[in-house]
Amino acid sequence: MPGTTLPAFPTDVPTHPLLIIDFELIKAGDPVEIERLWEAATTLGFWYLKNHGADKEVNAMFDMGAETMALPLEEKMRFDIGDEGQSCGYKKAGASAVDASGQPDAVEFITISQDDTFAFPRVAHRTYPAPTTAAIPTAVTPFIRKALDVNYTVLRLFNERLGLPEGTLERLHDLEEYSGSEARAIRSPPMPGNATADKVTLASHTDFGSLSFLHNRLGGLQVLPPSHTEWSYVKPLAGHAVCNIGDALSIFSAGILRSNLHRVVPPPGAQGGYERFSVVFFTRPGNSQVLRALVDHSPMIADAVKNQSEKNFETGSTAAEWLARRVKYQRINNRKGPESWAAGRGTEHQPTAV
Ligand SMILES: O=C(O)CCC(=O)C(=O)O
Ligand SMILES: [Fe+2]
Repeated sequence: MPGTTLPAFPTDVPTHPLLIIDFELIKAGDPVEIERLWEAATTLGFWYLKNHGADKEVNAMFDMGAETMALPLEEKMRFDIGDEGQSCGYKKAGASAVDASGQPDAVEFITISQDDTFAFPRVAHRTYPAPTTAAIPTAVTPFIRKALDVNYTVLRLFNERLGLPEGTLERLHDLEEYSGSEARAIRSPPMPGNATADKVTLASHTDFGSLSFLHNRLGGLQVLPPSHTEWSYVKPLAGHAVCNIGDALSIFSAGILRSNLHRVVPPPGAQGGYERFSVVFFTRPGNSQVLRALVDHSPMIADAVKNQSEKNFETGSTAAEWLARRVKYQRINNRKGPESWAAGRGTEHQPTAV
């Protein structure tokens, strides 16, 4: 929305403070900053990231999202993700449930596979609407390159802190292997007036992969911090990414790295009168990698498994299967009853969390 001044995030709603991590310091190997990142990753699993150097690329992704979403629905639906668990392509608002009762969501997505951007102009998995395809070389690939710099820097640090042999996490996320890694733009329509935090626009979930690099301009993202019963907003900070850990990295580390529940509700206060866009990149493991705690490679992870005997860190599922299952059973078209919702859940599965 070039030229539009958005209202400020209100001061009278509950927010959760995230640690602000400085990517410049992380890259320089600053031990204090690395310790703060580890603290954020092992307590909430969410942090702000400043000095990530991706502002220009992020803005271009917001523009790509706005241009693509402005197409007629019929045109966008030619690139629909379908009901079989594919994640890349177009997802219309209302196609997924936000809870076990099958209430529909209110967000539309355009999701571009990392593999398609690397292969471009060849097609690795699928084609996209014209404004998205046109933006692959100019916006999507440059954004992904920046996101990879951030995410692989973080993966290498976690590898070291978890006591894993050098290169273990990088091999599980080998860029030579096809994966569910993808860039996405998300839109929800203005929801003024009666917009309340009770209307969930994007279901409560943990992320499906390893690391997410998210950019918000308006509020609406909420987290349910550990041992809290109330959701809190994550206030958007200009120029700061919101980074978080997903299920795959949490399972690899036997829960040492936290994959925390979050959801999206209409932007609070006067912000509710505006359409909401967000931009995100998800790093996910290579498709064939099995999601299980890396007990054979790290005494720290082996101990974490021993100390949580009630938990199962052997999913028996590859990263590709985990992603497809989670996408598929959220779809309203696949819904048979509350058990469909349960079938799509991840590490967060707690029947009371909505
Ligand atoms: O739009 C947002 O702020 C959050 C999106 C999100 O959680 C996701 O796409 O996984
Ligand atoms: Fe998410």
